[in-house]
Amino acid sequence: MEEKQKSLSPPPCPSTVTVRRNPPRKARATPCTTATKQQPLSSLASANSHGVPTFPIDEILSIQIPQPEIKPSVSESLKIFLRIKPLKTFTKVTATAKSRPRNVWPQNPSKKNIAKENRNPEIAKRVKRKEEEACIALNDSYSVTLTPPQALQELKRSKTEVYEGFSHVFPADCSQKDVYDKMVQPLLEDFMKGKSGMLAALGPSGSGKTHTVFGTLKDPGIVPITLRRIFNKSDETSSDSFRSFNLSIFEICSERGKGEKAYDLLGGESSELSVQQSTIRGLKEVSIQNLEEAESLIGQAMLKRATATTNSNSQSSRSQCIINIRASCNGFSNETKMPSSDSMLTIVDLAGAEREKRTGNQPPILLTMNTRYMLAVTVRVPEEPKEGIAETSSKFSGSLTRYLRDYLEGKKRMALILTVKAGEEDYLDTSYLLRQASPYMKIKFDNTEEPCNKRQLKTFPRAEKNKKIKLSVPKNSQIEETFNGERSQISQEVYLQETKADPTERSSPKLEHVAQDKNEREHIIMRNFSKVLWNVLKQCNEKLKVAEGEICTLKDSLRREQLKSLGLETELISLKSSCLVESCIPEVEAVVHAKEEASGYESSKSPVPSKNQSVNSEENVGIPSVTTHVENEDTELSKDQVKDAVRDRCHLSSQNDAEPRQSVNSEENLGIPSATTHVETEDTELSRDQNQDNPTPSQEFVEVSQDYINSRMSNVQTKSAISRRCPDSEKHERNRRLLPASSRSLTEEMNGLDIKDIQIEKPQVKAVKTRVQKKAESIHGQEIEVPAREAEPTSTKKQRNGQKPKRRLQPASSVLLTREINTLEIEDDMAEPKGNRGGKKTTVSQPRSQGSVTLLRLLTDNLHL
Ligand SMILES: Nc1ncnc2c1ncn2[C@@H]1O[C@H](COP(=O)(O)OP(=O)(O)OP(=O)(O)O)[C@@H](O)[C@H]1O
Repeated sequence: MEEKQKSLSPPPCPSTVTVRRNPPRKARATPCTTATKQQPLSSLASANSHGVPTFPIDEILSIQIPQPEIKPSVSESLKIFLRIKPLKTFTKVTATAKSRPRNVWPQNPSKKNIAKENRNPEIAKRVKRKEEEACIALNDSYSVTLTPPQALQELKRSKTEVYEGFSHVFPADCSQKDVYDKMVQPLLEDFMKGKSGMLAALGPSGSGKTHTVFGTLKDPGIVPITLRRIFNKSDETSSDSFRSFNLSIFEICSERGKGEKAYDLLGGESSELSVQQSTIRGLKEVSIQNLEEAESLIGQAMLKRATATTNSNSQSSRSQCIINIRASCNGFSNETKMPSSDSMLTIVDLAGAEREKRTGNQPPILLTMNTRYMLAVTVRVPEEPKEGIAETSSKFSGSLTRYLRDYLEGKKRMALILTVKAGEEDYLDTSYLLRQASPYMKIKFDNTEEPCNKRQLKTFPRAEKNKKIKLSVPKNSQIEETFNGERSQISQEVYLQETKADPTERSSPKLEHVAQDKNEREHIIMRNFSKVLWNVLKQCNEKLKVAEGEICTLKDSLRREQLKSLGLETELISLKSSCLVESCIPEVEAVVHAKEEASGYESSKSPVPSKNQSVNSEENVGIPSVTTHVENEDTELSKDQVKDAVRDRCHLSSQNDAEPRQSVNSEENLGIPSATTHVETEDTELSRDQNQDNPTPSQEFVEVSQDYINSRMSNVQTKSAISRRCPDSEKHERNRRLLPASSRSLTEEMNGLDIKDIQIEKPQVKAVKTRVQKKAESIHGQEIEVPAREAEPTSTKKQRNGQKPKRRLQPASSVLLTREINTLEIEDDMAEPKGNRGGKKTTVSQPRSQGSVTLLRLLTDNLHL
């Protein structure tokens, strides 16, 4: 015992305690446990042996942690039931269809189709096959398995889904009584105790909501059974006789663009109601005393209810029907011994919460939304009450949700029953509804890689064909064909996605045919790609051809432009040359006139007037002279005019002796360095000096000079033009060529003259003259043209100063002049036979005057020619 006591006593506290830093938190004992609990002996022994406290695992395990109260995730005020509608045709149904009792509300005409199905064995086979292809299967009383059709399974977009967590699942073969017992009975009991409750049926169109709520006469639904139980109960228990019941039925219709409207189904014709939150103004409540009255009222309301024919239901409810059974207590409750309050049992038959395209009609969107709200809101309220209310407050936009707000917020007891159809073709609707309710239920998704939702399924092009499919039996063949078509198409589409997403599955034997399809598709793709490439190459080739054509065109245009430029250059050159020639024409004119004057002076022995020269020189400045035009046109008339002009000028010069004018014009002619002109001018001076005695020019000399001009004109013009562009050294030789022999001899005479004495002051002219004289001296023989040319400024200078040049008639020059005259005469005589260029005309039309003849004789005699 002592040993035991020692072992149980706490160990002595060690003097030094080693505390590990950062020990595992789990290993640390909580202070309360260490204080209250005692360590086991084994641990103490080990601790004593090693000096280190052992991990108090036993202590920890012995701790009794207070378990928190597990609140039910699902409020007891909300229960979700699921009822599976049986597949369309049963043999039993066929037997009962004929004897099916008519209930108080309109019968569904689909029974006719059912009868037809039963009479037609082929249709019956198809229907049986449909039975085998149910999409939903009952696992147990709380869960179901939803299996997608084979086509959707191949899509991998939907897999088998297991939905569990239902309060109860009613199989297809369940009865209305089963539904009532499991679902309504608890609510009714509470109702009879004074607790309000609500029951609503949700589901796609034709899934059995109305059937569940109202049923038939033979197979009554929730409402008839409830009413029956209520009145039976009240009959059985006389204690509740103080209660009174009232019945009110109304519907909420929703139309596009018109909002929601509420109608009293027990009222008169104009029984529109106004829904204000949870109260409805104007709703008529009818007191019911017995079951018959109640059923009669319900039948009356159902006849007023808005229905329509859809693809799913020939009498589809297009409104939310709300049945209110209100129990009023007139005394105290026996159970609570408290004053009883009114209770309300609300049963709601919602409109179809199906897809629009399935029904083919324009379903009331708000009704569908109400269904969604009813599920979504009720799920969130129990978990997050405050936030849920705030969150869902915005969702109570519909009249029904506002009216049922207390139920949806979990303040009152509510039960929902989801009705679904079991057919394969109803998979989408069923899945849609179950997913709407999935936040509430414990739903375990099995092998679902990608959630299947409505939007994804809508993406398939063929899925919309269900819109026009009627679920009547004669249409089943069409449904199957359409379904198979969809399946094949979708499988192809999905296979492509599968192969892209998961190429490892290519080796799967199931997909061998798909692999072939893939190869074919790749082949098609490559073929199309090659076609596209070919087309692109064709286009490129065409563009290249066009570009080459443009290049050729540009080359041609370039060649043309080059030719044009060449032509223009040639024209420019010719124009330049012509301009030069034109500029030389005045010089030629001067030569001509000088020659004429020289001849005139010599023949008439009078000073040759410089008027002619002066006139031409004047025009040389920039004004085209008449003579120039004459020479350019080269016509007979112009020649005559020239002759006349020469004669006139000679005549005028003989009369006026206009030397001042000559001086001016000669000065202007300085800008035109025409050697010939100057030479001739000097020659004219000389001849003037020599012929002072004979002022009147002889006709013969005039003619001779004219012929000479004509004969020398062309050469002079061209060479004068060239001489302008040539340096002075070249001009000498040209002048040499231009001058006739007589001019040369005359020039030689001029060399002998004392021109220097006559030279006037102008230094520029002097310099030029000096230069020219030097050049002339360097020239051998007969090259005397340049000095003669340089003599021009001399005469000009003399005229400018108003001084008459000194005239000295040298004997040698006279001889030369006579020779020149003889030469001219000979030339004149020789020119007469030709007669083209004025000579003939001149000789014929203008015979020599007497004076000229006399002058010739005298010259001939005196000079001994
Ligand atoms: N469980 C069931 N057993 C036998 N027949 C059923 C069952 N459920 C529905 N039916 C039949 O299916 C047809 C359509 O049912 P019901 O009119 O109740 O569908 P619904 O969901 O109300 O359609 P809607 O929303 O368009 O009004 C009815 O003829 C009904 O008798």
